[in-house]
Amino acid sequence: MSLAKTLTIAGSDSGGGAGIQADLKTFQELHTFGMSVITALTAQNTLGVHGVYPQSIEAIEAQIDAVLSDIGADAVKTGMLFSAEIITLVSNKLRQYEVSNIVVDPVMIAKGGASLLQEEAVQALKHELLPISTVITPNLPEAAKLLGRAEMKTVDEMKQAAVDLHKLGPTYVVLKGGHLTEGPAVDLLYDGEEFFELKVERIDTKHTHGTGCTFAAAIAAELAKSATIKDATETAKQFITAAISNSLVIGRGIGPTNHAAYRHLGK
Ligand SMILES: Nc1ncnc2c1ncn2[C@@H]1O[C@H](COP(=O)(O)OP(=O)(O)O)[C@@H](O)[C@H]1O
Ligand SMILES: Cc1ncc(COP(=O)(O)O)c(N)n1
Repeated sequence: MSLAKTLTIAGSDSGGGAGIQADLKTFQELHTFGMSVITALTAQNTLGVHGVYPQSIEAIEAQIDAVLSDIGADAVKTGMLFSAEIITLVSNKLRQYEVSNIVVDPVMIAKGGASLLQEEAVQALKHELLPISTVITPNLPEAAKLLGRAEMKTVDEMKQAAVDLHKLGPTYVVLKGGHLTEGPAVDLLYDGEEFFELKVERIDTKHTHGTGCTFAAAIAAELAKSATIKDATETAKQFITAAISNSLVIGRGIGPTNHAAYRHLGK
């Protein structure tokens, strides 16, 4: 039997709700073979990020070479990349191994406010990684930072931002609207010509730790299985909605989502 192969290049969340751990759980639930390259360790729980320990360039390079020179990947998802140096390495390696489905979640700040990307690394993200990505999945604060403008507040402003993000080079933009302050949770898929809205009623919960990681990992898993971008984002939206609807009351802060919930929909 063979499974589609998925690789996450991201930070480790010791609390298990975001980062590498969220990605691997999602890859598994969506019936792919998940692999990981750890860029940084975080000492993290539902109350916040208590420490960030980036890995050496040598350690990251060795992990990427080990996985891609032997096993290969049908899709790669990137999450917390932390520094410009790591972004340059990852971009060069993705080019070297001619990875075809690259999902870039431009992680910048954890929900509790801790910085997961150094300020000076934003330019490297923009100029080195976004141009080679298949799909980018910024949330509203990340989109505002990438475009150097104020955060968008309406779906119309999101559409304009998606057009401008597309000019930075990705084949597709998925702009996540989880941070909109009112109305449904709307994400926009833009393919350079048309917009597609992914819309669900906003779920009333504070337990959304790892939603962005999980959503992007689900898109990567579906692309690895050869889904179209439209089908991949629709499945990912169903996956994250089920995970948030059944989110876990674990710890004393912002709890994680439930990666096993989608399975109970009979999928
Ligand atoms: N309260 C909510 N109800 C329903 N969907 C949500 C809610 N919060 C976030 N989402 C969805 O979860 C995914 C991640 O979004 P978002 O929270 O914007 O990203 P991030 O975790 O990167 O900040 C998106 O599909 C978004 O629409
Ligand atoms: C290691 C790591 N990577 C990413 C996030 C962002 O989490 P979210 O998906 O909630 O924005 C995080 N908190 N920790």
